[in-house]
Amino acid sequence: MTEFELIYRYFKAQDTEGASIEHTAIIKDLGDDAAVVAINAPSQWLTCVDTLVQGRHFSEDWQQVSELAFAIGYKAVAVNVSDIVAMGAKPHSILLALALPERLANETWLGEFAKGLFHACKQFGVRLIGGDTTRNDKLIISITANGILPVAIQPVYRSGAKVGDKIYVSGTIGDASYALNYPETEVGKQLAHRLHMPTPRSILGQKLASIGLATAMMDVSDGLVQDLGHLCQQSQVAMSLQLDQLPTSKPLQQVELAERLRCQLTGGDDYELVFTLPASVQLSQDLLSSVSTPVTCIGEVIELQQVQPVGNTNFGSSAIELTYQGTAVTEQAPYPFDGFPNLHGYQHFSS
Ligand SMILES: Nc1ncnc2c1ncn2[C@@H]1O[C@H](COP(=O)(O)OP(=O)(O)OP(=O)(O)O)[C@@H](O)[C@H]1O
Ligand SMILES: Cc1ncc(C[n+]2csc(CCOP(=O)(O)O)c2C)c(N)n1
Ligand SMILES: [Mg+2]
Repeated sequence: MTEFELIYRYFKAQDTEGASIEHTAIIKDLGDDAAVVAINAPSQWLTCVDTLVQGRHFSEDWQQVSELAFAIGYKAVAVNVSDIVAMGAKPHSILLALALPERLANETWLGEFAKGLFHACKQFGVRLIGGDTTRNDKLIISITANGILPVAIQPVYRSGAKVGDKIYVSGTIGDASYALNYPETEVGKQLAHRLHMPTPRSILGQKLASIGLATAMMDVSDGLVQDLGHLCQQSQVAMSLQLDQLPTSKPLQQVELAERLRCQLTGGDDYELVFTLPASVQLSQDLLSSVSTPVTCIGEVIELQQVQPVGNTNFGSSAIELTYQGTAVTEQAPYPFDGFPNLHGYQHFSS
């Protein structure tokens, strides 16, 4: 199979079923030097890119890479959709840059990968409009995602959290991390789908932006505390998190408390949304009509003791106070931990 046969065979023919009205703006997709999208002036165009690397974002092991072809295609789309909806926008289209090992350039692997990719595209209403294919020793998938938002709706940034706001998280957290760390356990197996095929909270993110009440929002990719640290830094606030309120899936409830909390606080890979709302807002079923994802209040925004410099990489843990059943979790009294936990989340580089 040549490079061009590969592109046309696996990525050119997209199911048009489920294409949205906004997709009519795609004038040219795969096949030319660039995709062409008509700009509808009263809309805002959002764009982001995320890369998945073999051995870093999914297993190094070729057997696993083969078995997980569908899930890898799905997850590559899902993590990008997650960033778009974390701004409150509607996902529109993606570009796929693929560095493909020769051993995967075959019908079995590419067929499954493309199936997973297009399954996610259909589920989240995005069209593949272009990309790039190269050969490499390891599999690297880089996806650029685009989203749209009417000008009348404000994107929800990380920078708007205010003292007194309540902090909410969608779904449950810690599942993906547990599945990654304990894949052979019964609980790990029950949670494997949360690691391999995360669900971006598309409807919730868009709804929160459209009702215009969320003061800040982001998705949890690197770990709750580290990611909330970014939100604190950009909003110049601190946060108090109630550990007994963290939403926990049925399988994860079986895990020993301290280990479970470590996964929930630092694990990452959850792709849940965290957001802040003024305390006066009651998150009623009415307000979140059409949203099936549960949301849970996990704490509140408090005053920052001292202004933090932008480059302070330890900001995350220092701006976030933990309480358990009303009592502060500290170095001196770390219960329910034996010792105060390391709250760093996932980092590609750390010194
Ligand atoms: N190499 C780079 N060049 C330019 N901007 C970058 C680069 N790497 C990251 N950024 C920008 O820095 C910000 C934080 O990037 P990061 O990858 O941590 O995003 P995230 O949403 O927090 O995490 P995730 O990648 O898991 O979605 C984003 O606005 C991103 O566009
Ligand atoms: C084999 C393997 N090792 C580790 C992890 C965990 N992991 C990798 S990257 C990342 C943060 C998000 O990435 P980024 O910040 O690059 O978007 C996390 C939590 C995994 N999923 N698979
Ligand atoms: Mg993000």
